[in-house]
Amino acid sequence: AELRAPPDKIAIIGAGIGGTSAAYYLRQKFGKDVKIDLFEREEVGGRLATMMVQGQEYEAGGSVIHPLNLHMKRFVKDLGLSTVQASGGLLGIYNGEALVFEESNWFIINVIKLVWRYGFQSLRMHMWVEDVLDKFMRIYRYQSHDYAFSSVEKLLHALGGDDFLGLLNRTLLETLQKAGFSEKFLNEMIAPVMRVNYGQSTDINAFVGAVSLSCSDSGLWAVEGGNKLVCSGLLQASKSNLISGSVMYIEEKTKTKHTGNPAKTYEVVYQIGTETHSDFYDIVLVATPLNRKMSNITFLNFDPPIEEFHQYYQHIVTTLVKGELNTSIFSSRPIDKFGLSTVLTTDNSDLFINSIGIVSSVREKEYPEPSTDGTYVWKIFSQETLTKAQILKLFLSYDYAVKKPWLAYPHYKPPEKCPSIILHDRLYYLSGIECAASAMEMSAIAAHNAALLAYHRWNGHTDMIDQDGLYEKLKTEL
Ligand SMILES: Cc1cc2nc3c(=O)[nH]c(=O)nc-3n(C[C@H](O)[C@H](O)[C@H](O)COP(=O)(O)OP(=O)(O)OC[C@H]3O[C@@H](n4cnc5c(N)ncnc54)[C@H](O)[C@@H]3O)c2cc1C
Ligand SMILES: CC(C)=CCC/C(C)=C/CC/C(C)=C/CSC[C@H](N)C(=O)O
Repeated sequence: AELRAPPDKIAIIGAGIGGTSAAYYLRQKFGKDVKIDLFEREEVGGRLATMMVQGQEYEAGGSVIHPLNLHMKRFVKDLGLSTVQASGGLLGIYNGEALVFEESNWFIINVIKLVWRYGFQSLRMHMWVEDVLDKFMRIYRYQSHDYAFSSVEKLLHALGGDDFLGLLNRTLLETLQKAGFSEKFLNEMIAPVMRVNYGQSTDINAFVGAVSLSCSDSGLWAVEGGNKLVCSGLLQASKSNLISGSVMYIEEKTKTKHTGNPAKTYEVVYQIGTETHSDFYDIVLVATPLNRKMSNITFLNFDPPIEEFHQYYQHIVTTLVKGELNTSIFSSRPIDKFGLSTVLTTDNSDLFINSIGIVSSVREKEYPEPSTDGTYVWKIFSQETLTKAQILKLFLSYDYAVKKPWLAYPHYKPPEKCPSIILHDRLYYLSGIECAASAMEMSAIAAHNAALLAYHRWNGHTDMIDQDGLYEKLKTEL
């Protein structure tokens, strides 16, 4: 197909994994001559960030990556980064009174324990997740053939049809109840996984529920040195220009180009310190959740107007504590026989934590060694900031505690209506994909899709957008 001259300038707002991977894919599609400006008002990495505990860095936000997250895998390979194993140790589930499940070192014992308590529900749950994941993997084939989608709903429909889209409109609870899972299994096995991963209950949509349950698969990994290294690596590899400023508003304007012809462009107005600056762009990608608390970007003079976004994001606090766990809270066993490295909790409003687990620093290849005094670094997720009294309840003693509050991921409340990807002619929104599920890979998928969409729309390749029957069409192609 014929190609138009590439755009002069593209702006991306947000240098998290979404924005930096968008820069990488836009560079691949539009070539070396387009100028790409990447705006970031805080740190490159966004929700991929580390916290320091006594000179060592630990993941504070996005920490684990699934073995089938192929974009993240590819980035790490292309950027020459290394990986570390991100899971290990034994898991227990606490209901506020006792541990209702405790993992053993022996695989066969775990199988017997699970079958004894829940029958074959654990196996059936894995099969359900695998089925969703199998369909989800189709996105990689579509994107490798350069196909793009103009909405999150169309993208999901292309992966698994109406059934798949239906996952967005039902709660995980309804979906699994309908599939015959028992209350006991849902409360003791499924709810704790939703609490540790999304800080929410089984009332979240069934798609994000399946994504969350996929974290129980083996082979989870992370980037050695910190997952945020992927963002700085992509920024560099894309040869984009980082502007450390806060975007305040975007306005559509008509400007005379160097050819003498008037053309519609976007003016991006941003602040660096107390100074206000502005610049004009042919294409703009917004790679940050659009709501007042998180990005506070106004769209001026658009016709039709761009509506305000009201997606409510879940408040979660990550606390890292280096200390000796008070295991007697969870179990009557002597401390040296406790053996668990992660405790998840059931949905019990009396509990002030969602989960607690031992973590490795971003440079440790293996499961952490205890320090000479027997203490570990523990990561705690809670809805609210922990008080000193609460930390003292959890630990017999502690050397150090540090916390980071997040507006972490959407508060899921199906039926989900996902925001548009195309906000205006050449203005694209990536973070709407989080209404389906928030994860690093989801942002990378949205970024690849937005780059392809921007490219095809720029060149008028409508045959590469929202194609029906892609799965059948590409089935036989290598
Ligand atoms: C505690 C926690 C644990 C998580 N665990 C996992 C996990 O284990 N695995 C996983 O896959 N995912 C996990 N996630 C989710 C994952 O981190 C996110 O889905 C992903 O990082 C989102 O990336 P993003 O680039 O889309 O958005 P962000 O990382 O939020 O990037 C947006 C960027 O835009 C910037 N910005 C905002 N407004 C403006 C403005 N006006 N001007 C300029 N810049 C602006 C922000 O500062 C930010 O850096 C977790 C998230 C949290 C919070
Ligand atoms: C997108 C697909 C198919 C899979 C991604 C699975 C995945 C890694 C989801 C992340 C879920 C999430 C938000 C986890 C947060 S907590 C992670 C970890 N347990 C921790 O302790 O930090």
